[in-house]
Amino acid sequence: MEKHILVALPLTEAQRETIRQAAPRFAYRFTTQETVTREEILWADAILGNVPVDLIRQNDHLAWFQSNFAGPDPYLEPGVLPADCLVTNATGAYGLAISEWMLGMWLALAKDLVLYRDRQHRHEWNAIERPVRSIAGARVLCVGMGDIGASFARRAHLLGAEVVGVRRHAGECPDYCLRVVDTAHLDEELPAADLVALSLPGTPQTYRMFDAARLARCKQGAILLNVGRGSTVDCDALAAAVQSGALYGAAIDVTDPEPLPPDHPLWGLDTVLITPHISGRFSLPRTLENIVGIFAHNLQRFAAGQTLDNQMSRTTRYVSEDTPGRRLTCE
Ligand SMILES: NC(=O)C1=CN([C@@H]2O[C@H](COP(=O)(O)OP(=O)(O)OC[C@H]3O[C@@H](n4cnc5c(N)ncnc54)[C@H](O)[C@@H]3O)[C@@H](O)[C@H]2O)C=CC1
Ligand SMILES: O=C(O)C(=O)[C@H](O)COP(=O)(O)O
Repeated sequence: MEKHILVALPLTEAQRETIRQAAPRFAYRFTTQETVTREEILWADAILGNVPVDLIRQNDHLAWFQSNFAGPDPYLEPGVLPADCLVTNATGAYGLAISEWMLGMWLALAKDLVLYRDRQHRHEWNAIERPVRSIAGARVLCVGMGDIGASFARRAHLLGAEVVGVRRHAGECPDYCLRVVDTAHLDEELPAADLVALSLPGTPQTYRMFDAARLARCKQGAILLNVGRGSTVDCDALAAAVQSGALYGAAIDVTDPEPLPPDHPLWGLDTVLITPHISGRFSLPRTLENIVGIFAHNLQRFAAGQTLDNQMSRTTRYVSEDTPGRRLTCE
């Protein structure tokens, strides 16, 4: 039976053709999130792309929503999509882009580049007289070991770091980790970590996982990275921990709330780097290519009546590593 497929992403003609070829019998409309209309959304049986929530909730026959996010949080809220609508996420698409952001931020902080940039602006030729941190030999704690966390863990290991992973359920230990533990062991691992790298989904279990008490368990002078969801870290407590020197600094791409309010103390701290939720953007063309790949793969399965990969549970709000058919990484 012919289905109506709406694609709301800025794709090249070649990418559109990849999608059409995945299910040639279906009818397609290609648009973008900025230009999509209510009529197009109501026409669709399946949608790729995060179209406006207030419009998608008006489509009561939607069979499948493929988000271009790994964390399509607003679409999982009750009443947004029909109860039987399949929801798939884009986990697997972001590892490369975001792990490179993480490496860049880690180096900028560990090597004091961020402080030298400030001195440069003041035309100051002045060395910072204290030992500089090394990546090699550093202990890295990757909290979240899915597509993004594992991608960063592999890169950190290649640079000589010792990597420990934390996952919801411990699972197997890959060869680039010393060990992988579950959340119950997080507090034991924190005091040894020079770098704490968070790539967690926003779920009830991860909400404020890094509050003042947990930040206080971090090693004196540690660096914290957050690329998952802002809700996992208490930003006020993070600012206090950096201000007091308990943590050396932090780099955050996600905050709670977003945008971070203009008067928030984190903005003014020398060793805090803030980017506006851009670490995974399509400005790295591979990210968009990966999303098209995930969608085309699933579209073929949709046409054949098969189970889709990367299917989200509306209760756990992420695709467990243990789910059969989960696409761990596009790298
Ligand atoms: N800053 C950005 O632009 C982006 C942010 N994200 C965010 O990053 C999150 C992670 O993305 P992926 O790595 O693709 O997802 P993923 O599903 O591959 O990995 C999630 C990891 O978090 C772990 N986890 C989940 N709940 C946990 C808990 N309670 N305790 C300990 N570990 C827990 C899982 O075991 C898994 O290892 C997404 O859910 C999304 O919210 C994703 C893409 C872009
Ligand atoms: O995938 C997710 O989850 C994200 O947070 C997005 O990748 C963020 O994407 P942009 O809004 O920066 O395009």
